[in-house]
Amino acid sequence: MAVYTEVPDGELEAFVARYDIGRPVSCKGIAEGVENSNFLLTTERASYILTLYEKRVRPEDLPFFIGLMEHLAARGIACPTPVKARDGTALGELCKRPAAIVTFLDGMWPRRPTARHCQLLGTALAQMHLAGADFAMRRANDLSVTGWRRLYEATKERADEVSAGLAEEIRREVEGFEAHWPRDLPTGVIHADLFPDNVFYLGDRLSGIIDFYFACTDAYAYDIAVCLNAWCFEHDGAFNVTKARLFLASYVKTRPVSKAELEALPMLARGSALRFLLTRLYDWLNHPPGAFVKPKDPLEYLDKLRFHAGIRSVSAYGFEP
Ligand SMILES: Nc1ncnc2c1ncn2[C@@H]1O[C@H](COP(=O)(O)OP(=O)(O)OP(=O)(O)O)[C@@H](O)[C@H]1O
Ligand SMILES: N[C@@H](CCO)C(=O)O
Repeated sequence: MAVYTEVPDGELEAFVARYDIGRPVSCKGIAEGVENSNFLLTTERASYILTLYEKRVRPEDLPFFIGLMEHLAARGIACPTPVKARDGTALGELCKRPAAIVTFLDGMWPRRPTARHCQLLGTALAQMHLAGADFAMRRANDLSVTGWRRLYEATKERADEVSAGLAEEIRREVEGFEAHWPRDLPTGVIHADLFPDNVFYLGDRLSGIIDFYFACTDAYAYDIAVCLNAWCFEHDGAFNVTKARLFLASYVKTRPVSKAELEALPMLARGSALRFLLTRLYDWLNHPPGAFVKPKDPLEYLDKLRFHAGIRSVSAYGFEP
């Protein structure tokens, strides 16, 4: 479970006392998520999410993430709003970790996303891209093509323990992307990790988007590619062209995409698959024995990478411009 840091009662009381949200009534660790320690904090007044930022989040990036959630929430995007302490700051320190309290969003993430979920997602993603267009801060995507060689170097010695020939296949992919990655597509703020467990639904409505801790400034179409991978494959590995078509069609209705963006999609989807293959592989190989968090399967993303490698045009995703 994703509680890497236990918070003693006294420290919690002192931390919450900095805010005007009432006294804590309970604070329960949340099992889901792998990156940070998350707690459902209930006070006399309401429920909140308390997050302690752990290893992969760089403290210098936190003002970007917090500022982005404030920006998007102010423009009507259903995302957590950081709660400010009485001194006006949204970031504090708890148990020697940077920490923040954000508003609680109702809804459930879909364990088995349907085509309708994908359709609603397309609209929400495009709305988020439009709402973020005037966000002034920038953050480079350090898990895009410039970061892949470093992850390859960090995993290559043991990659073949996971699958024979994997290190060599990754090396070839990294080289190919370094030479051919599209660099002049429309860019802005992207979520960069918009998996089903980061999107909540209530009935026939998308009720919230969470987990902005990989958000960065990059090609909008890369976010589309991340979603194609995370939402449009079935558990048996089959690509669901209906889901992809509905997702893409609803996205372009809200934010029209250029020809160049559509043409780049197979390459971006293949690159996004490499990104999650690499981070999962790294976590798989560096998983502390006895840790609560179960590492995710890297090979799921090797299969996705190979699928996109065979695609020449966006029409294979069911989308006819
Ligand atoms: N604002 C929120 N409202 C309601 N629930 C939330 C909120 N933020 C987080 N959660 C709950 O906490 C869980 C973990 O959150 P989150 O996905 O941000 O964690 P993480 O450790 O960054 O995980 P990962 O990057 O692996 O998705 C979510 O699945 C959800 O159950
Ligand atoms: N969404 C990521 C994990 C958190 O970033 C994955 O499924 O590999």
